[in-house]
Amino acid sequence: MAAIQEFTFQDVAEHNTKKDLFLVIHDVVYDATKFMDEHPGGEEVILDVGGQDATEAFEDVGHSDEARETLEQLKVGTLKRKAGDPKPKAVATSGAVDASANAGAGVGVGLYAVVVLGGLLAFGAYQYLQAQQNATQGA
Ligand code: HEM
Repeated sequence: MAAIQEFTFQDVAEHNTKKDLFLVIHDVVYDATKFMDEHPGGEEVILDVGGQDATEAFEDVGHSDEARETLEQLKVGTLKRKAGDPKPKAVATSGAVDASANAGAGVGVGLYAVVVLGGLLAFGAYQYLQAQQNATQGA
């Protein structure tokens, strides 16, 4: 196995054939050429994501810890993102996986905005109802 090195998306994309296949999962680059034949899920699905970011496909299946250990052995390097490259693939929330590494700040901020807005709305509605009640009671 080659020493751990950095690959750009372009580098990885060049390895997309059955004889030479890299894929990216969680920004780590794996050489799946030899493993393809042994893959319990079939070689077709690996070929499909050859040279690409396979994070979503891999996590959607809910691969076992054993599968993750296999992955570790196929590691050849890490992904070096450049401006204009595709964004890291978000992991579907349905998967029983550790999504913390991938939880984008955008999602967090959006969520906070919704919570804060919801709170403000509820507070406003409460104030309004109180005022209405006071008015009808002539207080
Ligand atoms: C190099 C990366 C991959 C490794 C090391 C790997 C490893 C494995 C292993 C060990 C299993 C057996 C079940 C388990 O232990 O979870 C499995 C099953 C499976 N894999 Fe992967 N896998 C890889 C990539 C993918 C990708 C990209 C897909 C795309 C959809 C995929 C789809 C599946 C499916 C559908 C099964 C279930 C097969 C069945 O139960 O009949 N795998 N994989």
